[in-house]
Amino acid sequence: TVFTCKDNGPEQRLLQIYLYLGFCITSKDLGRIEMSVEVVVKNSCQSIGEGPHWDDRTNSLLYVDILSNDVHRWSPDTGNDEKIHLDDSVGFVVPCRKGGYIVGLGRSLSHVDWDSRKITKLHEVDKGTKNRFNDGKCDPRGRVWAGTMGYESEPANPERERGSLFRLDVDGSLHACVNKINISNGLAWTADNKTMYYIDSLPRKVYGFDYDSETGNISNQRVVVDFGEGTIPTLGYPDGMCIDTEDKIWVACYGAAKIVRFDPTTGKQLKTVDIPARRTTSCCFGGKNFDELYVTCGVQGSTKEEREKYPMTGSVFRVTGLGVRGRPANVYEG
Ligand SMILES: O=C(O)[C@H](O)[C@@H](O)[C@H](O)[C@H](O)CO
Ligand SMILES: [Zn+2]
Repeated sequence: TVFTCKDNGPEQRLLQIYLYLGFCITSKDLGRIEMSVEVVVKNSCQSIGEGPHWDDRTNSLLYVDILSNDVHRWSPDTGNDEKIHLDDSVGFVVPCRKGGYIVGLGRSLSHVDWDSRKITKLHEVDKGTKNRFNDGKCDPRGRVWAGTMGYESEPANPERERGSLFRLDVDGSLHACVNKINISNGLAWTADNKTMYYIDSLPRKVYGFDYDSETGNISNQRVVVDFGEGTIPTLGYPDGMCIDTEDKIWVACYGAAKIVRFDPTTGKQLKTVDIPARRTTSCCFGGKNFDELYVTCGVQGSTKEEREKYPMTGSVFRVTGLGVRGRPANVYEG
């Protein structure tokens, strides 16, 4: 029996609890409750919507519009989408436990205070290059992992192998961990804190590393998901990603208008969610139960025809009814 609910409202919640208790069904059946994709912030990004982070302390969604130099904060309670405009590209934003945010600002890692807009530069990397920070996220021990990329004349066409993946420790020290990166993108860690997944978009692969949560050291790089050469039209480029409580990864397929759930232990595709925007860039779980998937997308490089076909390009989407959930996102503990 497939249960269809119009929206993600209280009746669906009630139904889910009722079904769970009344019919002892498994979470897999819950996943058969009809999935829905909706726009929550319409056309808010003019360049590259990216880096969604659900801030459960304020019940709001943070995300960036990279080349517009904007950081956004959307509240489902008020519907307001506030933004602050900075003086350089913003690759990612993560909250600090002590207050404020860490941003990848051009080639710097900086702290920003939302209300005063005060910027404190912590580190500058790749000096003398036209690189910029791209995606970044906090690991289970509150370190910031963030990567750079070479100058990009058009999306998915940067100067090759100019980027690196950096780790900002809670003591404030910065460490280069992986180099010769093309487009540093998605990051995720397994529930047992033993594995880190990481995407460099151009080789079109998701890599796995052994991850030592005590030291932050990574080793044993291997390919866990390969988008392959021939499937560019169907899967595009792996971009941002998140991980659910079953340790399956959800990868934004840039250029392919979809988010795909993979089992990183087998490399197999498990589920596809079509998004009405070609350049899906990243995704994160959020909402009060972390069972909503928020999806960002890019506009940069789109043609007039593309924008006519996908008029919601540049919006933020919410997917519900997936039958799985994520874990609260980590914040910087330094
Ligand atoms: O969104 C990003 O990660 C980059 O900033 C884009 O410009 C990429 O080129 C594109 O998304 C393909 O990965
Ligand atoms: Zn990205």
